[in-house]
Amino acid sequence: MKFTPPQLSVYFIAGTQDVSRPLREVLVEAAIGGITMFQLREKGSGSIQEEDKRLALALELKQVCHEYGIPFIVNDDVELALASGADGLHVGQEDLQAADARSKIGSSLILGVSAYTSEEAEQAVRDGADYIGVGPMYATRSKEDAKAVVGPERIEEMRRNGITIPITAIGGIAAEHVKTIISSGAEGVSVISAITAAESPEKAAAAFLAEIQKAAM
Ligand SMILES: Cc1ncsc1CCOP(=O)(O)O
Ligand SMILES: C=C1C=NC(C)=NC1=N
Ligand SMILES: [Mg+2]
Repeated sequence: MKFTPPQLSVYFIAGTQDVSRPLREVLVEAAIGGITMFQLREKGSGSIQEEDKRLALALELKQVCHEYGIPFIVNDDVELALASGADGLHVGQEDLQAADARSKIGSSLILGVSAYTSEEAEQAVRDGADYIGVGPMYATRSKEDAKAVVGPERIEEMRRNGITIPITAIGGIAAEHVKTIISSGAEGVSVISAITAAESPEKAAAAFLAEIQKAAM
């Protein structure tokens, strides 16, 4: 699936560790609500470690994504991305080097890279990233080793430094933050708990999409 920046608008990220019912159910509801991309991030305490179970989960969720016409991205695990036929891979600074990831997945898969500073952003561009994830924007409880909060100011700084690669903001984001984040220069927002912890993931996703559409006007 070809990468286009609008796919970054409402980027839902989750693993089984983030939900208390089948992740497939939550993903279907979020997709109905209007998410534009999904990342399977099966990581941290409570996540599935067995390779065969991870592959079965990835294949199940990829199928849902393709039923709703959205890209299916795998976090960190390049072997799982390739084995499951994912549309893309997202890597952090402490994971596989982005340049190595690009050479392993080839030119047609989407490559996302986490970038905390302008220097890391510039390196990600050189390494062939399609987009970068920047954060944490606000306090988050969904990533055990999150770095210090940088806020939307960090995105403004990257844009001031001439970084033009598509950016998704991440970390502690709620629907009411979208306007500020888009104004800072991001193409969209990445979200875990605002959707996984919502009474209705469908309504939560729809609220994010509505805020994105308002910010674009
Ligand atoms: C994966 C990741 N990277 C930076 S913060 C974060 C977690 C975001 O989760 P939430 O949207 O629940 O704060
Ligand atoms: C850490 C991350 C940062 N950004 C994105 C989009 N995904 C991640 N897993
Ligand atoms: Mg990572």
